[in-house]
Amino acid sequence: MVLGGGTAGELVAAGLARAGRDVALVENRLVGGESPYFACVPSKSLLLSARRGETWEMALARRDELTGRRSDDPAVARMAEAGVTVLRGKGRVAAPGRVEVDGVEHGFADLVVCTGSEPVVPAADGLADVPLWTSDEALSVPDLPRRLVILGGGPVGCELAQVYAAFGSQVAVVEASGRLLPAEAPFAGEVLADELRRMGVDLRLGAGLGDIERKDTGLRLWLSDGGTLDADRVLVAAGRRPRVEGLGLEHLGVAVAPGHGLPVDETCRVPSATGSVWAAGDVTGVARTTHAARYQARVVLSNLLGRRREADYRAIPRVVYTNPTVYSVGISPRRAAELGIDLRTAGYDLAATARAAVGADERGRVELYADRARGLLVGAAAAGLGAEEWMSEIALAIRAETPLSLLADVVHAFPTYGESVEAPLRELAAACAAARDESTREEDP
Ligand SMILES: Cc1cc2nc3c(=O)[nH]c(=O)nc-3n(C[C@H](O)[C@H](O)[C@H](O)COP(=O)(O)OP(=O)(O)OC[C@H]3O[C@@H](n4cnc5c(N)ncnc54)[C@H](O)[C@@H]3O)c2cc1C
Ligand SMILES: NC(=O)c1ccc[n+]([C@@H]2O[C@H](COP(=O)([O-])OP(=O)(O)OC[C@H]3O[C@@H](n4cnc5c(N)ncnc54)[C@H](O)[C@@H]3O)[C@@H](O)[C@H]2O)c1
Repeated sequence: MVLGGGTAGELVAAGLARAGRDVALVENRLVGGESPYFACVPSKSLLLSARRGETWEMALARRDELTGRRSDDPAVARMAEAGVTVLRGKGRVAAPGRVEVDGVEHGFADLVVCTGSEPVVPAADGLADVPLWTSDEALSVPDLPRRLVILGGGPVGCELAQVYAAFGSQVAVVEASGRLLPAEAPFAGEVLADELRRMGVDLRLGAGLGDIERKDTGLRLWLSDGGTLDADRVLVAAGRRPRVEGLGLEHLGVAVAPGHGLPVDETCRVPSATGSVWAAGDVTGVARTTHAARYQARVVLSNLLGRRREADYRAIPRVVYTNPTVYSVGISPRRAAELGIDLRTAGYDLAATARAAVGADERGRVELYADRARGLLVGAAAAGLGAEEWMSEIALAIRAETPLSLLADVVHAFPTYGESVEAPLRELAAACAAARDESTREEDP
């Protein structure tokens, strides 16, 4: 029994059915989940249309074509072809071994929870009384608001600010932290802030929403820093939380904490008092991207088919597909500080590459982070055109724990942005070798 038919649920269900298992997939909205209809696909489509300079009408036509006009018929057909029984409706565990879908009970031996996540709406005065957009509406309706205020400057807020500003909306972003993308390396948010400001986006950093009021002329927002903003539409992009409530998991002795992911071990199994319970995707709160959902789904699939597999999250990329792209992988400086890891950082401005000169685009920077104690690359961030592609080798290096001396010996084609990692890798390799020599001398005087 797979609860939730998004990216993770579809992959687990189809894989098990193809292996000859008897599989039911419960879905209460669209088979396929968020990514193809309301998240990754429409947002990347609109960002590309903006980059190409298309009109809003052309961009909408392209978006709606790529999302299949939000019809899940092809996805349902794929499930049928794989041999999966699709049960339409909201599912919840009624008792050990029993799931109820809209009043009808079905039995199960193994349960895989893939119920995804939902947007968080901040508690602010007046917010409950005004019509709000979440990313779902922003990426599926045809409206182009004249004045749009976006609450939150994380990946969703930044991507959508760029989309709407590019097509002519007057956009303001209200971000509670002092910078955009606060979870990532500080320079990344700064590069993006420069670009959004250049496009005319009004950035209100370090400010929260105090109050909101309806006026004849639209909405008036009062911010915690004393500022005000007028808007025709407010888009909430203040984070998402795992969808764990109302699933009846307490019947299986699963510890559910609202706002937190379902706990999973390294095999993606959920500790429970009774039965075989597994989880994959946003509901685990581990990585919250489509590729991570797919990865965890493959781990569950393998374990359910009797081949033990453990997930390794050290090098899952986190990409914001703005122009320029912001790419992060592994440990961020903020996370390193939380974990008490002493990082050695080496960076390079893309402006110093020949590629930037020939492409007439000098924006961006790359930073690589090595764990001083282990002498290994553990994280990286880049802001730059195409970084989602040319930074992949760094993800591999982190995951494979490739020695810095070897990485520093890799040759990149000229002229590419990829060359930008060479100087920082040499710097880190030399520094880590020197630190190793130093500690060897101390141990062996
Ligand atoms: C605006 C936006 C842009 C994004 N862009 C990217 C991107 O470019 N790249 C990327 O990697 N990630 C991106 N993401 C993240 C990505 O969309 C998610 O990580 C991914 O969709 C998670 O897949 P999932 O299977 O865990 O959940 P979902 O796709 O949300 O699927 C969960 C499914 O479970 C169903 N469900 C829930 N509860 C029940 C129930 N009780 N009964 C029956 N069905 C139920 C839901 O209807 C839903 O269909 C983006 C997210 C947003 C919001
Ligand atoms: N390209 C991608 O892979 C991609 C794109 C978009 C989203 N996603 C996924 O979707 C998830 C959700 O993204 P998100 O950007 O909504 O969440 P987020 O948690 O990453 O960012 C939310 C931002 O809103 C701010 N915030 C919270 N409350 C606020 C308030 N009241 N006023 C002002 N600011 C406030 C936070 O400080 C934070 O910077 C992410 O974790 C990400 O993994 C992925």
